[in-house]
Amino acid sequence: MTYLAKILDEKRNEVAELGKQRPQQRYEERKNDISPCRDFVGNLKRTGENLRLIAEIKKASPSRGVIVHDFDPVEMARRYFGLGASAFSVLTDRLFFQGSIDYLETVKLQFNLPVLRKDFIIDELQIFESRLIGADAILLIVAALDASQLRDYLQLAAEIGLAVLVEVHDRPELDTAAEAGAMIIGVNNRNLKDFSVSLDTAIDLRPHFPEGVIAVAESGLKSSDDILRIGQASFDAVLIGEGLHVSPELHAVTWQRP
Ligand SMILES: O=C(O)c1ccccc1NCC(=O)[C@H](O)[C@H](O)COP(=O)(O)O
Repeated sequence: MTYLAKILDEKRNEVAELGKQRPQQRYEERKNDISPCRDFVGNLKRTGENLRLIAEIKKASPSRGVIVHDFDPVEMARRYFGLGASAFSVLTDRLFFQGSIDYLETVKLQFNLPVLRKDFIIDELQIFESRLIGADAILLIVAALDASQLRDYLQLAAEIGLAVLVEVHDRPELDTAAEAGAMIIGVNNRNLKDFSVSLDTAIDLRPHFPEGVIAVAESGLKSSDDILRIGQASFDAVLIGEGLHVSPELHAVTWQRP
């Protein structure tokens, strides 16, 4: 069983619990009072030499265990805001990443940047919940969904105002994302079977992106040379978690600010 399959198994239990909280009904009752989402798409489009930064608020991960022992999401977000981030990615999965919905809500309140909910979405109930907790964008992982779910969830997200980062690992997944009409596609450089990381995954796929789609490189970026390679490959943005915490080199990179 792959690690992704293990996570998705647990998500099915969580979705069963979530159903009892009736997120769709709560959304319908409150939809006229909820603020519009911040512009995730607009903040990611690269218009100059420098890349856009999606800074991930990440405490722990399956591949690394606990990364940040004195974790304070607001302090972390403050540092990344100061570096010039264009958006935050906040992990909300509790079991595998020690994330929390509370972290997302707090970061959204304290900083005027769009926030991506980083979780494993396998059901529309999680999409309604994402809108209710203040996410401006969600992640949809092609490897976790079938093609019709991907299309339906993209449509639902658009209907309720959420942007979507569609994550792929290889050429067939990229084609699935493109056919489903994804506007933002992220290549995850981390192989979710053995956790190995290679920037070549993103660089090799970039020429196959459809015209006009916002291109994001995710995972494993640790040095200024990594950023240079991704920038030269014409990505719009990078999504970085661990590297921002452990690598001072990344603090000297100039990002395109929103
Ligand atoms: O990070 C992991 O170990 C991981 C394991 C299994 C599924 C997903 C995983 N990561 C999710 C992510 O997408 C990363 O947190 C994100 O791309 C940032 O990665 P990094 O910059 O390498 O911390």
